[in-house]
Amino acid sequence: THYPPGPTPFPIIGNFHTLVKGDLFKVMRGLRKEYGDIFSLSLGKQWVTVVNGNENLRELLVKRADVTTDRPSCFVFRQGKNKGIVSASGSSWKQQRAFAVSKLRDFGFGKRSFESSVSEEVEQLCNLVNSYNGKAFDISGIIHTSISNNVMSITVGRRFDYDDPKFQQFVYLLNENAKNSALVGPLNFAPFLRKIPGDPFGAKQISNNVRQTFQFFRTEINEHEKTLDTDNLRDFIDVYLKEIKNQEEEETSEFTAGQLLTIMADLFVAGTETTATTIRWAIMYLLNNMDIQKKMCKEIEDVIGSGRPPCMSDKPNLPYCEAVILESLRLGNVVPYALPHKASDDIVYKGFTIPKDSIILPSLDSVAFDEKLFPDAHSFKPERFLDENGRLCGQDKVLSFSLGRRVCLGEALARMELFLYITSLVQRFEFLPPEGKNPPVIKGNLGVTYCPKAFEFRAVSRS
Ligand code: HEM
Repeated sequence: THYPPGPTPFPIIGNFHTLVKGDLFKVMRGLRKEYGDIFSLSLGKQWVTVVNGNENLRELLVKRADVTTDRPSCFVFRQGKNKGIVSASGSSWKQQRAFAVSKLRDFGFGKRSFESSVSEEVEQLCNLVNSYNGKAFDISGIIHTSISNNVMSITVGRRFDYDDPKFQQFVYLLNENAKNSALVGPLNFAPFLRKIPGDPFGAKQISNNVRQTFQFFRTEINEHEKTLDTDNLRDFIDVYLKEIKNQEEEETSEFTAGQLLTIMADLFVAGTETTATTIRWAIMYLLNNMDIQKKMCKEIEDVIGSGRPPCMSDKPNLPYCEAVILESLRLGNVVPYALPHKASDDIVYKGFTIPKDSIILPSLDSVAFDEKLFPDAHSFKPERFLDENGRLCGQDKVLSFSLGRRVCLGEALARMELFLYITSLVQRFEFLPPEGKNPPVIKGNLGVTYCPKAFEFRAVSRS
C-alpha cells in the first residue's frame, strides 16, 4: 500500500518534534512544499493526513463525504464526551445536528426574523464603546460577551449584562481555552503528553475549564426543567426538554439531558470565539489601512447616512463593506485547520491510501493563501472581491466555514453578525491607534482559533 508521503517519524513520538519546531503555519506550509498537497504525519500511534488545496478539499470532504465526515477520538473531542454535535459521529451526530438546525431556525437563528435581536445587541455594544469617550481600550472582553448573547438569547432565552460577574468569568474561561495552542497541536494527538507532571500543556486546565462550562449550562437546564411549560416553549432548551419527554417511551432514544448539555456547550464555544475574533481582525486591518476604513465609511454614508443603523437589507447596496468583511474572513484565517475529521474506511485517492481510522486535517489555510485564487495573498485587499463595475465577486473562494457535511452550522448567523457589527461600528466610530502610537502590528496567536494578539485602539465618535 502506498501511504501519502511525509517526514520520517521517530519511534514513539513520530513527527512530534517537527510540529513543535516553531510557527505551525510555517511548518505545515513547508511540509506541503516538500511532500505535496496530501502529506502525512505520525503522532504517537495516530496517523494524520493533511489535505491542502481547494480541489482536494472539495474532492475529499464533499464528494467522498461518506468516508470523511466522522470525528476521530482525540483530546479536544473527548472534552465533549463524543456527544452533541461538534465531537459526535455517525447516526447520533446526524440526528442531533438535524434537530438542532431545524429548531434553532424556528427561533430565527440566522434568519431575518432574528435581525432585530442582533441589532439590539449591536446597539448595546456601540453604547458601551461610546462610553470610553475616544480613550484607548481593548475590545475583546465586551465583543465576546456581546456575540455570545446572540446565541444565548435563542438557547437560554435571555441575554447577560456586560458587568454580570458570573458571565464574565464564564466568557473568560472560554477565552483561556481558545488561546491554548495545545488543543489544536500535539496534545490533541499524543496521549502521553497529558501525563507529564506539572501539566505543561495545560491539559488539566482545559478539562477543568470545560467542566465549569458544563456546570454553567447544567444550572440553566435545571432551572428550565423546573419551569417548563410544554405549551409555551421559551427557547431551545425548552424545545429539547420537550423532545426528551416525547421520546421517553423509546428505549433507544438519543434525546437525553447529556446530549442537550453538550449541544449547549458546542453552540456557545463554536459560536463566540470565532465570530468575535473575526471582528477583532477586521478592526486591526482597518487600523492599519486608514484609506480602506475611509472608503467603507463613505459607502455607508452614501447609502445609509447616519440617521439609522445598517440593516441586512442594506447588504446588497454595500459591496465595498462586504468585500472588507470577506477579506477579513480570508486573511484572518480564524480556524486554519478546521476541526479534525476521520477516515472511516481506507480511502484511495490520487494513488495514495489514506488508512482507515486515521485523522484527516483539512488545511483551510492552504486555500486562504492560495496565490492562484488570491494574488498577493498576504496583503489586505478588499478590491479582490469586486469586479470592474464595483459588484461583489469571488465570495465562493473563501472557505473559512469549511465545507461538506460538517460545514459550520452557524454560518448564516455568523455572516449576519459580521455584517451588522462591523458596519455599525464603522458608521459610528473612527478607529484610531492609541494617542501618539503606531497601529498595532498585525500578528496573531494560534490556539484553537488564530486570533490577533491583544491590542488597544481608540473609537472616536463620528457625531
Ligand atoms: C466567523 C465565524 C465562524 C467561523 C469562521 C466558523 C468556522 C467553523 C469551522 C471551520 C468549522 C469546522 C468544520 C469542519 O469540521 O470541517 C465549524 C464548525 C461548527 N461551527 Fe462554526 N464558525 C463560525 C461561527 C459559528 C457560529 C456563530 C456558530 C453557532 C452559534 C457556529 C457553530 C458551529 C458548530 C456547531 C460546528 C460543528 C459542526 C459539526 O461538527 O457538525 N459557528 N465552524
